[in-house]
Amino acid sequence: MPWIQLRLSANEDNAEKYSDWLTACGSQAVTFLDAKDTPIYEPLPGDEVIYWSNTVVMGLFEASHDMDKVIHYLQGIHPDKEQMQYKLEQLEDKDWEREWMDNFHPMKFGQRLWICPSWRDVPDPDAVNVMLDPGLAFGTGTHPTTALCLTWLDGLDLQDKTVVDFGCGSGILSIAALKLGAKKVIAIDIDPQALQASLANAERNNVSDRLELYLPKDQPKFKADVVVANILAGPLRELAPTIIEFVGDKGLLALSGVLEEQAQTLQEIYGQWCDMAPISVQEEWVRLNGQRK
Ligand SMILES: C[S@@+](CC[C@H](N)C(=O)[O-])C[C@H]1O[C@@H](n2cnc3c(N)ncnc32)[C@H](O)[C@@H]1O
Repeated sequence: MPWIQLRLSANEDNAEKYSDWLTACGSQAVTFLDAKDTPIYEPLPGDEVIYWSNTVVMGLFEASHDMDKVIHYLQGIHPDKEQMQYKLEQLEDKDWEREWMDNFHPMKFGQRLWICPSWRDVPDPDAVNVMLDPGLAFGTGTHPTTALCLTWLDGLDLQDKTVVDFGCGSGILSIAALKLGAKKVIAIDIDPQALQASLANAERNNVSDRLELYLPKDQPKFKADVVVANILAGPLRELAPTIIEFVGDKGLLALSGVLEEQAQTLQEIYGQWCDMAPISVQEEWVRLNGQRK
């Protein structure tokens, strides 16, 4: 499948923020090209030459993504619209495939949980280890929105609980829940590649017999003890009645993918059905938690 890569000129101070913007615009993966490593952008054959004085943040989008809308949005929030240096280019899978692999290392979340790239050794064999290869799907644990959910799951007693993972991506949260003791997880994603990656990761972790995967159009009616949804604020708002239908009586809910300034509105929406707890913050991102009334 062809992809579109957007390169955005940044510096050490704003690169993380630009990365979050690209994620918020629907980028499937964001990587950095450090000016210290590559001081001048290497043009592709036939490209006009653009010299990057600093870090470049690169977002990967599906070829069908509306890039005019993305550029318009970025220019709207960029501190100096005229100075925003960017470049769009079409890529084939092979051009970026596995580019991030070298930078993905085992990471610990909470007290017990490790996310380990499937091609590396586990640092602690006695811990709860999720062996992961996200492929093209979102979810390695490196993003704060995922990290907030992993830490939350680690802090729960999931023994024999049922879980719904809405927007499962690589399956990282589903598999973490299963390895932490959940008896069954229902995972839903609009992206068929995410469902494929989730299944492959579940098999890699020997938990596929307890994982059910669905596209939204096929999702079953189900009441879970725990529901986690790491999608962006827009879908969380629009899909609130759907997501809440999955939360059983006194069930627990975590919503992630939300920027701090978006939290209040979502607290009010989900507060109709849940007792909402104070938000948890990591960088600019927050996790909302509630318990079904
Ligand atoms: C930010 S990623 C989260 C992936 C993973 N759960 C994690 O925590 O890292 C959001 C995922 O939600 C999916 N998604 C977006 N909108 C959706 C919708 N309306 N219904 C179901 N899944 C959706 C995307 O395809 C993507 O895989």
